[in-house]
Amino acid sequence: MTSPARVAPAAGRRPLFAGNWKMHTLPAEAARLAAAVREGLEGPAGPVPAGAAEVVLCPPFTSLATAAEALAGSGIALGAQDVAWGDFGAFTGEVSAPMLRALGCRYVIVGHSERRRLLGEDDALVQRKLLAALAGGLVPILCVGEDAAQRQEGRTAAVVLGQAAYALAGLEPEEAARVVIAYEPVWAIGSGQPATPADAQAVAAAIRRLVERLHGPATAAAVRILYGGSVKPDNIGGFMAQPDIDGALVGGASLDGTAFARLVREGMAARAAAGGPAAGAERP
Ligand SMILES: O=C[C@H](O)COP(=O)(O)O
Repeated sequence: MTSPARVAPAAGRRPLFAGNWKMHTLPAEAARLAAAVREGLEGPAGPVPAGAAEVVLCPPFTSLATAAEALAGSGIALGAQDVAWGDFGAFTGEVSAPMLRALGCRYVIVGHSERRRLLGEDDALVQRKLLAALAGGLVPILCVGEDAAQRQEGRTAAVVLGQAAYALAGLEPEEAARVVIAYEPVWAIGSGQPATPADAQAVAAAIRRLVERLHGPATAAAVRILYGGSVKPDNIGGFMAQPDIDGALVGGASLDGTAFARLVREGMAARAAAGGPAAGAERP
């Protein structure tokens, strides 16, 4: 997986930084954290240099409402961490796309490895959730990634591309172009041991080539691919300098508002240095 993608005009894709708060924050705490991110992006240091960055915060369901209030009027978007495969019905405990939209969500994470591994979500269920998100007007952030054993067995590409192909194959090209794909090696999540930017780039390029095979070059050029797994303010630059990596899905470092805002700034600075959207662009 070392050959470069043929379609990768990074400058045409808006960088995206998503904070996945996982099962953290009570409602009041979520409001404070969202306000801290907002302050970090809009505050004394001035608006995020490249204003072209898209920033998404994904609190737990129970904190969506207070986070939405704290983000009102800002350019920061709200996302959920999961979505049901149907809209309404007898599905105890589930939360659907229309419900999330009503709370102000624009994004939703689908197929996170913690749900695949701990809650038994398989590719078929992930695909149904992806379809429900798209049909409900949400932008899905589709997570794919290999675990440590699969990596050691040399199966990274097979696993990652298999998960992505299952989820994306049946979509129309314009639907596929809306999907954000997050490459998150399971072994890198919460471990403090991120993938190297070069390895992440190789996988991202392979994902983009897969999208090209499935949906054509225009879709491949448009789809945004994130890296996730132990991303911090101090290492985001290496990932954002890669031509096929358009942002990050961040867990631990998104629980500190100041650090997350710094991560966005560092990421955008690296992207600008690498030739992507530069300072002065429109705010979201
Ligand atoms: O969704 C986020 C990922 O699981 C990454 O988490 P992490 O940044 O704590 O490694």
